[in-house]
Amino acid sequence: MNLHRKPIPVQEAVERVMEHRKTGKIDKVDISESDQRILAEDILATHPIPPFDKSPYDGFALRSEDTINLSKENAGEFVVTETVGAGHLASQPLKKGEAVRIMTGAEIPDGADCVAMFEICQTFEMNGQSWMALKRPLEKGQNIIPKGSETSQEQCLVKAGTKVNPGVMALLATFGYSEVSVYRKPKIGIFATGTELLEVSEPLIPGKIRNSNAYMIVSQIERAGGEAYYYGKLVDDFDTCFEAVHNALAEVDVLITTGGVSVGDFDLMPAIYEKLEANVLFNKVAMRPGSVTTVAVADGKLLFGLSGNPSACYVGFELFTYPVIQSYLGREEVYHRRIQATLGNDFKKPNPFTRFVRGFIDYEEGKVVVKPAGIDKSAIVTSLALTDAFIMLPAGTRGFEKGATVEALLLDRPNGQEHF
Ligand SMILES: Nc1nc2c(c(=O)[nH]1)N[C@H]1C(S)=C(S)[C@@H](COP(=O)(O)OP(=O)(O)OC[C@H]3O[C@@H](n4cnc5c(N)ncnc54)[C@H](O)[C@@H]3O)O[C@H]1N2
Ligand code: MOO
Ligand SMILES: [Mg+2]
Repeated sequence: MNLHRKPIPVQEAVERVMEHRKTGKIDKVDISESDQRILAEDILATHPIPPFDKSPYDGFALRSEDTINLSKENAGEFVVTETVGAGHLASQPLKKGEAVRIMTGAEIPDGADCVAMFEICQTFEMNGQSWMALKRPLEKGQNIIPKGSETSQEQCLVKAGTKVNPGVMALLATFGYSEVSVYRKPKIGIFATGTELLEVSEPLIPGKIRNSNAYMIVSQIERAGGEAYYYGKLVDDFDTCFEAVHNALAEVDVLITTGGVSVGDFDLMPAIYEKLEANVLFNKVAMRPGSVTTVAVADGKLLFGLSGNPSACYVGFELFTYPVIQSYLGREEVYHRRIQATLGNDFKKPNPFTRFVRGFIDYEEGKVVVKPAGIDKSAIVTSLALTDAFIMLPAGTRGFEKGATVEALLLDRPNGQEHF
């Protein structure tokens, strides 16, 4: 066992991993299956919107030139020739002195060039005929949404690599994308290693703990857009672990293990990489937590050896595995968004390594504030529940004070509390 590992900078570690990035295959899925998936094709307008001149109001379509001199004292009277609801067309072109009752969303009849809302029109019956009186002039084009005014045909509205959200869904439906090209989710296998691990359903017994990492990682994979495949937990036995890892590698795009990557007697991952003849990209990163994070490549597949300590495991995934998943998904921006924010609490402890403090975003007096989510140690699990950002504190000899400008990585967008 080599106890002396050389830590490499976080950025270099990320670069080494990303040299092995891949882009996933493309699948055609039914529109109803496409929500939250990543588009593998540009979404083009297959027709103009609106596809015809349409009425934005319930009212009367007429000719503006028939309204030129109208006023309170000089009302114009129009013969109402027919009623056109949305989805129907006028049966004939509109002529001088005529009006068509038209509903919101209906196509403007030929011959008409404006719409008067019901609220400014009076209707009456005369000689068995419907009439409408109007006391003000209308301009050509008034209250008409012209064909193509929202978008012309062929315009690219959403680029490949974008996640389908409710608005994208509306566009897919609008333009007839009953099938959508999306990137296939990378299949990410997970093993939790550790003889101390209990199933979630088991009662606590002396010396043992429940396996939280596996469930946490499944959730992180799904949040990142990957397909998680949890293989179960493994006791710290070399042959068992080797077989399991070796077999699983053949079935997945990427394999994650948690635990057993440090220098303990039962930390078996280093020996497993050796027997797999894997190319170990690094086994020590100059960061806290997660310094023991190890990434290797075996049979052309990335193997993430995340720490057993929950906070270290969580951070290792978001820094190294997350961008790989984004690459599989054809995303242009593969890293967590980095912002500048105000530190909401003192963080006085100096760091020999870059520190990724588990924190959350808040807003105070018009500023984006980041606050630590709880105890900031590698072995801690409780602070992760509140975490939606990492506060990045560079290595140095001094701590950081409340009010300092720091960088933060956004893991998840927070909701608001107030309603309108
Ligand atoms: N002599 C040294 N000891 C340690 C070093 C070192 O450099 N020299 N590094 C420390 C650091 S830093 C970390 S982080 C841990 C990493 O340990 P491993 O990745 O080998 O993980 P384990 O030893 O298997 O477990 C560590 C810890 O995490 C708990 N654990 C493991 N799996 C799970 C799980 N699925 N769910 C919840 N908790 C889990 C486990 O019980 C241990 O308490 O090593 C330090 N030691
Ligand atoms: O890998 Mo350890 O998390 O640096 O604490
Ligand atoms: Mg260990």
